Amino acid sequence: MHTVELSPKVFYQRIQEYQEAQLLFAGIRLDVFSHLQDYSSPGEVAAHTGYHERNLRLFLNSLASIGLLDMQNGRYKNKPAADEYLNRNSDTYLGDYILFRERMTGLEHVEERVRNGPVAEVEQSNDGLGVYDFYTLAKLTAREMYTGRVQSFLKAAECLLNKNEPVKVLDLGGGPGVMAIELIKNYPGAEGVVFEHPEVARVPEETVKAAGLEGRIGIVAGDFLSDDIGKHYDLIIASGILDFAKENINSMADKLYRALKPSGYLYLVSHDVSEDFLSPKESIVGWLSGQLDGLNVLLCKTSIDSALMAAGFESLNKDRIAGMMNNLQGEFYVKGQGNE
Ligand SMILES: C[S@@+](CC[C@H](N)C(=O)[O-])C[C@H]1O[C@@H](n2cnc3c(N)ncnc32)[C@H](O)[C@@H]1O
Repeated sequence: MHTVELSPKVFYQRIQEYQEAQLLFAGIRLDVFSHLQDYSSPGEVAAHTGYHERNLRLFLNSLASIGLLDMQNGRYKNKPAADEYLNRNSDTYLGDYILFRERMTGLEHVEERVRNGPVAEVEQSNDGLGVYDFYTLAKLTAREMYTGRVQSFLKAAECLLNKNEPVKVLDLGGGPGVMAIELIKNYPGAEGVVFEHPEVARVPEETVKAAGLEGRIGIVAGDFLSDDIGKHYDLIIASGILDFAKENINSMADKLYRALKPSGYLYLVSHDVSEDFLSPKESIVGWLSGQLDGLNVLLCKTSIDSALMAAGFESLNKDRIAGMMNNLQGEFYVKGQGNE
């Protein structure tokens, strides 16, 4: 008989993870988490939702078995993370964002694309907005950004910017513009610009208006690759956007450099992709659908770094934001004096 040295368990584990993800999506769509803030029986939840009690019991039990719910005496309650992010009554509800993100990065076309190649129009235009619904993404990230991204950015910014001085900030491809909004709220003399694609700019217009900051934050609609992005900024936020510069990364880095004041800061959030394009797997898998569609997107971290260095940026001495680096998703660069 064949000697078994490798276990096939790893493949069964993938099936399990896939099915657990299906349960999570079903739980969000059925909105069961909004009914399980306190311990409730399947009968009570069925009375509120109209769902089939027997099958709801089986479903809730499976959610408890995968760690999303707690179960005591046949009654179910959200575990803390489920209560925080999957319960519609929570300020940090992310259910719609999670479902959108799954659709945006979904791989239902992977086999067809591998067999037949990219979509001709996408390959030709290489326009991210032709593939991704950045309008909806911007609407949904207005809330998602408050689940850690903005907080860590603000804490680090505190080490660099003086609250008593005027600060001019640009949130480039800022989506809902939440980073600029929160920074400007915290810095009395600050003002800024959220630059977004014309198809998306309506979103930051709404968020800036809702924050009552129309007098201090302007919205500029345009294409950051070809249009003027303004100048004399003290800080440019470039979060999740430089991958869209792709072959224009060098000219984009120059553009950022020129738009900053001397010693101004660039806050960069990239996908941190390794030179061999194998990690992080979340970025490799997450952008695969768009790439298979024909989009030329995703740059490795070293090519972004070299473009920034060539433009004249210096990586910020980490001591200046001591203690912040562990939680910070992005990193700061400072405009050197060299290339003026
Ligand atoms: C991945 S999202 C990041 C949004 C936001 N900065 C964040 O951190 O969540 C990329 C953003 O860049 C914008 N974008 C992409 N290409 C653009 C271009 N050529 N000109 C202007 N905006 C662009 C998109 O509309 C989208 O909002």
